[in-house]
Amino acid sequence: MSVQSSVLGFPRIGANREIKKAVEAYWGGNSDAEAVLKAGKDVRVKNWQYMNKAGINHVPSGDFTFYDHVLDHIQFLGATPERYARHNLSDLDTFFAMGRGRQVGAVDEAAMEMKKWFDSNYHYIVPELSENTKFQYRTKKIVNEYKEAKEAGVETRPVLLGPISFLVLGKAARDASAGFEPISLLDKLVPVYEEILKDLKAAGAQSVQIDEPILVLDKAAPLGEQFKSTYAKLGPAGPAVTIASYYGRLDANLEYVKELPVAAIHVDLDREPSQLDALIAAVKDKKTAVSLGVVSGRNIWKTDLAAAQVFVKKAVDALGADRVIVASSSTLLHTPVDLNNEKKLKPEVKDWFSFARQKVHEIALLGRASNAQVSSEDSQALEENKASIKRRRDFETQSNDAVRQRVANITPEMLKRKNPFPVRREAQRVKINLPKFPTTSIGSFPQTKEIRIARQQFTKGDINQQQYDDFIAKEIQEVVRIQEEIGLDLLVHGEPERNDMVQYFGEQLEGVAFTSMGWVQSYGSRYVRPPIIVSDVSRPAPMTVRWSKYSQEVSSKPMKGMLTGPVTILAWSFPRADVSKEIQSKQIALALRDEVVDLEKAGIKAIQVDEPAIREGMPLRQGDWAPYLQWAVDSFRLSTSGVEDGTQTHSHFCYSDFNDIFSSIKALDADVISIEASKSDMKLLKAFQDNDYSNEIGPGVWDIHSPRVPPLEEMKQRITDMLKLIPADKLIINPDCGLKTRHWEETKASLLNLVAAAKWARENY
Ligand code: MET
Ligand SMILES: [Zn+2]
Repeated sequence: MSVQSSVLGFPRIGANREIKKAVEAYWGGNSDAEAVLKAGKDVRVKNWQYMNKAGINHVPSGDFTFYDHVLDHIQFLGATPERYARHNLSDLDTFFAMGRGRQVGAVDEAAMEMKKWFDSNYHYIVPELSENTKFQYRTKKIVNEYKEAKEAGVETRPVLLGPISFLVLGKAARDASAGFEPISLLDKLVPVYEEILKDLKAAGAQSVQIDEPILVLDKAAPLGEQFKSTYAKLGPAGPAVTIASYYGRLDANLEYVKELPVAAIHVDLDREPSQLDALIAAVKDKKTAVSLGVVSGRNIWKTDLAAAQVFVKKAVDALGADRVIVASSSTLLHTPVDLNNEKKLKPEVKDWFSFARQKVHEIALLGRASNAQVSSEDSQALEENKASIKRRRDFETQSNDAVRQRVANITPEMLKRKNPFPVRREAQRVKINLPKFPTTSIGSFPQTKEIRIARQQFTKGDINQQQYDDFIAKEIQEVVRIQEEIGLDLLVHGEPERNDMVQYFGEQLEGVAFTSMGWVQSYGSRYVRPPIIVSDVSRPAPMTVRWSKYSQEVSSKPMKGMLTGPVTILAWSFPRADVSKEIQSKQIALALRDEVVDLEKAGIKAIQVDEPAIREGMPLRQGDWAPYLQWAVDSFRLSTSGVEDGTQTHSHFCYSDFNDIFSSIKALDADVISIEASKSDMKLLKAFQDNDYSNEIGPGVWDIHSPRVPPLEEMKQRITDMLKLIPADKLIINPDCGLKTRHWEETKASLLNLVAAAKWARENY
């Protein structure tokens, strides 16, 4: 035996977004189930054959999904909630009903809850579990895909999300009794996994990959007994088990992981290279193999193969070649499919990158190189890699000195407004003069079909800059007029010119690269193209001033300028690897600081800097939170503190639970914050009170994620509840988030109710 190579998972969207096209056609009634299933098979077979041909020893199967892999597990483990199961739909339709809701005929079910997957921008569907959950080996997805690959000529290693992670990532269903913990279902769940493993073995599978990503969380520390008892059964049940952790470090959990009767342990050496030594020491006297995640599944940088070889060699020297596997650090699902699809990137920039298909070759090559089986082609590839890495390193030394200097010269004064909030508040009262319970929105208004068409025409060159600008101007005028008619107090321009709240800024910043086909799945059929930070970031020219100024010119009401914050721009981009995230965030913050000041100069009196990603960017281990929160808060303050007292700064938060970082939200010292709240209970508001929050707050009174129009009475009730915890002179009335995904009809109706509710509050409080 020799060093083996493996890929933990591959993007399932297709090189040309085939799966998005297939499922959306099906959802729209424009194709049938057969076409969807065929599209899935085509993508799977292509992926398997690609990896197989590249020489990967352990090619993954079962990781494919039409929506989300956790949702697949919910279904094939028999954990489909009754409210979906009872409609007797086909498996495919039940699956989509859970993922995205279903309103067809008599069926009217909302989607299941979606959550951010670890520290990524991928979202998974949260399993709903209770004492009544009856697991069963419901569908044969895993073994069927194994057999399908075999028929296509590829021996694969099936991938399963492990039972402990599945449960820990789940939540108590509504019918669960108080205090129910999903992990209490473990004994009921493990037998289903045993069945699956036996089935796989019967089908001929030699090995299986069981992902237990929760092993990198603090939460896993007390679960040693559960891991032991579970893997005592799963280890010998069928094919040889590789237990995989990723996105972080095992730390003390290694103590029990090393004792598990599994064939191999996978660790992420891209994120946490330091854990290699501990891992080697832990398994040295055993037979367990190590799977080394040296090729990043989370970024797009070309792997430094010589550096990776050092890790591999260390493990081979200590354990022997037959106990070492070279692998992707995690699944490659967070990376775009194929760099060769990029036709517009400058060659010298393209040279730095490696997407999923390129990473496959890196892994295979590393495997061969570790076995001294290099062909002349291979040694050429290794040399070429070395040269490319050197070119990148040389480029990295060409820093933008002005930007570097500016970051180095950040003073404590730059992180502070001129005066404390009470003083600013008086100045803002004079300058902006908003009524009590001021009403506002979060920024975007419906992105209509007309807007999308105009943008497309402009990108294609069918309309020129002037025509496009005229279109945007007209759109802004209209949005402003509607807000005035509805009676909102603090207006916005509606963001029609923005394709995406991060991409729009990235495209205007220096030091940021863009792909044309670099799609990455965010959730279901929603894919994003993250910007790539390639060098020091700066702002060559104002980015938003023109349209903000224009919108203020066409209204007598105050207009709120709208920016995406530094932490969020960074979190939703691929960061560079040679400079800390702190530095990158501060560079972006300085660019935004200039923008904020320019907006003020242009006559904008209120400026919102959105930070919806501040929570998800948190390190996975609580012990690492403090430094992150420090630079995140500093970055935000840096971007917003350049203005005069009378300019009102806003920020906005959504998508997450902010209770545990509330003191950091407070430390941002924004004059006004708006926060997603209408779905959550009053726990969040309690946090405002407990933390003695002193600035102004707008907890959302309208859940904008659904087309439903909240009735006036409901909004009044929300306001009444909020006023029990928030002083009347601090409360702002706004929706949960931006309205870009909504239609005009429900937008107008809901905003009318929102304005009426504020009026009612003014009369009653
Ligand atoms: C995900 S937060 C969105 C904030 C942005 N200003 C918008 O209204 O769309
Ligand atoms: Zn939001």
